[in-house]
Amino acid sequence: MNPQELWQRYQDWLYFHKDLGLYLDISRMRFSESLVESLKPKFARAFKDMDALERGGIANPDENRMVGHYWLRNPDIAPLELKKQIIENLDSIEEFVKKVHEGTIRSPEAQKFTDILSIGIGGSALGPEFVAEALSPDKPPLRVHFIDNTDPAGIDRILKRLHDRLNSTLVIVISKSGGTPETRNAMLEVKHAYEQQGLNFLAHAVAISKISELERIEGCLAEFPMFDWVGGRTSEMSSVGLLSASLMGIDARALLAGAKEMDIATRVPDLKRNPAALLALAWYAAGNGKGEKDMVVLPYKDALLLFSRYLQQLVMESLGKAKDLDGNTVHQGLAVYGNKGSTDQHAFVQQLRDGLANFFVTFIEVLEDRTGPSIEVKPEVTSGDFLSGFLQGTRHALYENSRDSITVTIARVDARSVGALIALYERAVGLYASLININAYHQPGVEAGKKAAEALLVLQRKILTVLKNTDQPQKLEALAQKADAGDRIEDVYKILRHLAANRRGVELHGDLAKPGSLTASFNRAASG
Ligand SMILES: O=P(O)(O)OC[C@H]1O[C@](O)(CO)[C@@H](O)[C@@H]1O
Repeated sequence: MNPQELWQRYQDWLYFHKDLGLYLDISRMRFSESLVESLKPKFARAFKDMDALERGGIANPDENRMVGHYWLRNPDIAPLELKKQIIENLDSIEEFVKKVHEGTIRSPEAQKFTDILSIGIGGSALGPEFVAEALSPDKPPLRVHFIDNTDPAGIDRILKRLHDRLNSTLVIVISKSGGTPETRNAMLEVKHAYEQQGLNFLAHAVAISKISELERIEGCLAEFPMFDWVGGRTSEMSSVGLLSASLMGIDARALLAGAKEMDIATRVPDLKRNPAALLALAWYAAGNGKGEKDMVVLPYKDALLLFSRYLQQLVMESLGKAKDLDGNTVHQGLAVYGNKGSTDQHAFVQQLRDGLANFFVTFIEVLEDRTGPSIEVKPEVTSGDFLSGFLQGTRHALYENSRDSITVTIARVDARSVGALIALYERAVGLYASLININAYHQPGVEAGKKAAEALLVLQRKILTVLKNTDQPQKLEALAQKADAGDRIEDVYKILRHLAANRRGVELHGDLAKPGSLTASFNRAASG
């Protein structure tokens, strides 16, 4: 297309939400009118599916669950029995936050809580992390820290940082299931750190969980529910996201208001007037409805750095499915990665421009450069003009080379626009899932990795028992046999190597470059 035609296509497909100041431009995605025509029946069904979901239908058939994250920002549309719960929960979060800020709720050792340590993983971490990075004030009433893994060194790093302030740190333990090992481990490690300092962990802890299932946290400072009908990856507007955000001084009501406005906009059953439907169309067109192209998310704003990581879970855990709703094997998905512009122009954008054309870009543009004035870094040019120029330049350069892009533009990064962005993508994922006929709200695949890990830990215990009861160094094959794992010698080797590296009493003898020749023994003196 020539520049005039492109300008026309830009205007034809531009979506603008006046109150939110949000633009969506899909003009640089190469789809035809005939594709749009052919997708109309699918969109009609997607709008109907979404309507049924919002009315409380069982939108997650495998788990027999309702899907109600839209109700969190507009309790009036929730089933009557849930409306009260949502309102009361928000009120109790606000009351708790007010008391923490005033110092009415405080730790036994300090006048006020100074820090938050948020423990959770996946949907119980990514939203709060993204929102904290995007919106935390420069001087928040409480500074936030996250542990979102079972990495001992990672846990130590955070605990060292907090060492002198552990007594004024509020620990929020977040787990919908209450049984996620990483979260449980991190909680026990943090509890241990409190005990090492002679502090009562429970007097510093808040639980967001099905409490009864989260071990050893009964009797904590406060408990907030994680509703069964809110999925982890869409839980930012529940207790999961709102508690830490409010404690940090972020306007949670504005976050909810932005999401609510976006929900209204994305409820419109008309493709061209519905920004989430336009996104779903663009994704469908890019990857033939099969995710054949990856989504590269590039916010040109440092505060939005974690948006791509947040979207990675929302999109990939929702859409990456083996079966469709009719039981056919489809292996669907949509890969998401990204970081930020213009930083990435000095990193992976080279490949985007000239290399493998297996992606489309989503630029996130923010119109307001900063709140204060800007100096000129060249005559009539500011740093922000450069940033804007880099975004436009990259968009042109990619398009020239047949690389497509979407641009989402917001006026500024604030609680309202971040709420709107989250809601926009939540809905786009839901609509796209309907287009490709999959269940976006379950995650059967993640269980496989968890089960395999559990099996390895069972094997580890067996190996240790065998080794502790043998005097002679054992060949790996023999050890595997004795541990009832004759066909898992590689697993046995990996377990031994890890134990040997961590002062757990295991010693490996022989040439490390030839794992098959090694023998292993247990030396009590080498443990601990
Ligand atoms: O909140 P939970 O139950 O600890 O789960 C954390 C995350 O783990 C997953 O279940 C995947 O394992 C995600 O869907 C979820 O967000």
